[in-house]
Formats: sequence, C-alpha cells, structure tokens
Amino acid sequence: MNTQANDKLPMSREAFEKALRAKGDLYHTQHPYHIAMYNGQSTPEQIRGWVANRFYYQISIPVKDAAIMANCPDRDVRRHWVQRVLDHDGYDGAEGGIEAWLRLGEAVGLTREEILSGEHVLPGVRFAVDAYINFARRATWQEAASSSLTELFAPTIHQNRLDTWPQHYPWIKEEGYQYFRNRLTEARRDVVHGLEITLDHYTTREQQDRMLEILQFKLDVLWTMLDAMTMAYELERPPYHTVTGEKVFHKGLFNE
Ligand SMILES: O=C(O)c1cc(C(=O)O)c2c(n1)C(=O)C(=O)c1cc(C(=O)O)[nH]c1-2
Repeated sequence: MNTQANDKLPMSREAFEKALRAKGDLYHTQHPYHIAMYNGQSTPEQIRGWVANRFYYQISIPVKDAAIMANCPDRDVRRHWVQRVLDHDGYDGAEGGIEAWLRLGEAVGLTREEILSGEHVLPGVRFAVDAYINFARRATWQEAASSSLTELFAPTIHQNRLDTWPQHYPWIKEEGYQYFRNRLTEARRDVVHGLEITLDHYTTREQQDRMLEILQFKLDVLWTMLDAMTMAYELERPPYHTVTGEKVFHKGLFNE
C-alpha cells in the first residue's frame, strides 16, 4: 500500500473536526500559569498581572474581528461576524466584554485608569497579541476566521475559573465574574459559526494541514502571553530587571 499517497487524501469533515479538537491538548489551560491560577496557588499580584495584561487581548479582539470583516466580501458572513465586535465593544443596552473586563480588573484590585493606561502590559504580551491582529489583517478572511477556533476550548476554561476562583480567592469581588459567565454562551455561539466556515473552506489535505498550523499559531499566541507573565510575575524577571525596577517598556504606540 502506498501510504504516502493516502497521506495526501483529504480528511472527512468529521476527521478534520476531530483533528482540530485534538489541538485542545495544547490549549493554554495546560500552561503552568493557568494551572496555578485555578489551583489557588496564585498571589494577588499574579492574578492582577494576568488581568491587566489580558486586557490588551480584550481590546484587540474587536480590532481583529473588524479586520476580518474588512477583508470579507460576503454579506451573510459579515452579518454574523459583526456580533463579535458588538459582544466586546457593547451597544445601547449592553455594556460589552471590554467593560466587563474592566469590572473584573476593579474586582481584583486594579483601578480602571491603570488598566486603561496599558502600563502593565508586557512587551511579550503585546507582540503576541499584535501578531494575532496582523495575521487577521493579512490573511484571507476564511483563514483569519478559522484562527479564532481556539474558542472551541474556551468555555471549559471560563467555567473552570467560575468553579475554582471564588473558593480560592475570596478577596476577588463577585461582580468581577460576569465576563466569564457571558463568554460561556458567546463563545459557544461563535464556535458554531467559525467551525462551519472552517469545515466548508478547507477541503484538500494540504489546506487542512495548513489550517492546523494556523490553529497552532493561535495556540502559540496564547501560550506566549503566559510565558511573558511567568517571567514577570512568577520568576520575578520582568524586562530590564537587571537594570531597573521601573516599567520602562514601551506603551501607547499601537491600538490605544
Ligand atoms: O480566557 C480565555 O482563556 C480566552 C481564550 C480565548 C481564545 O481561545 O482565544 C478567547 C477568550 N478567552 C475570550 O474571552 C474571547 O472573547 C475570545 C475571542 C477570541 C478570538 O480568537 O476571536 N478568542 C477568545
């Protein structure tokens, strides 16, 4: 049997979806920074560092989604996709995810001003998030859309936080948890649409393999953000720590 030729056969829709879901093994749920957070081993400073840094991801998501729409000539897709921007930015009658994240920030003891200033955002986090935005700007809309599919694995991580954080961190105010609650339904809905686009679009084996690389790229973005936070808040080696304790790293250049 010529296995090489067989290797090139496209995966069925089911097999392709299974291969995508298998990437969940590499989701940032497995990162030691996250493991520490839901095992109750994180200090308030580590939680605050995570919330302040993740804010940069939160404000970048709608920019990324608007970039996807800007490249998409399909009106039906845009009608669906625009909901993601509204989910984060909010609209009349709905405060949106960015506002909910700011409340999470306040609930863990940060001020709105310090979150909004971006002063805590580490260069490694910025570069990782910017890579995601830039990918969405340059890729085809289908490729950019499918890169959101790490969201397949996100409801578990949000639920996990809701299940474990209140017991471990009684000092976090209850109103901070609304973001995670909202995402349980929003992410599940996003995934249905993202998966439909992805399973329809990648039909040759070569394309399917490329899509798995795209998903790996996105996993790399998420993992790298936590690596930067590990250096700063666990190993206490933030950038320039050999020179100064000041947060001298750049801010205010992009997306702010
Ligand atoms: O807290 C998390 O672990 C997590 C992960 C992800 C993800 O997998 O990219 C998203 C979110 N949260 C999230 O809240 C969110 O709105 C979101 C949008 C997207 C995306 O790629 O379009 N990912 C994520």
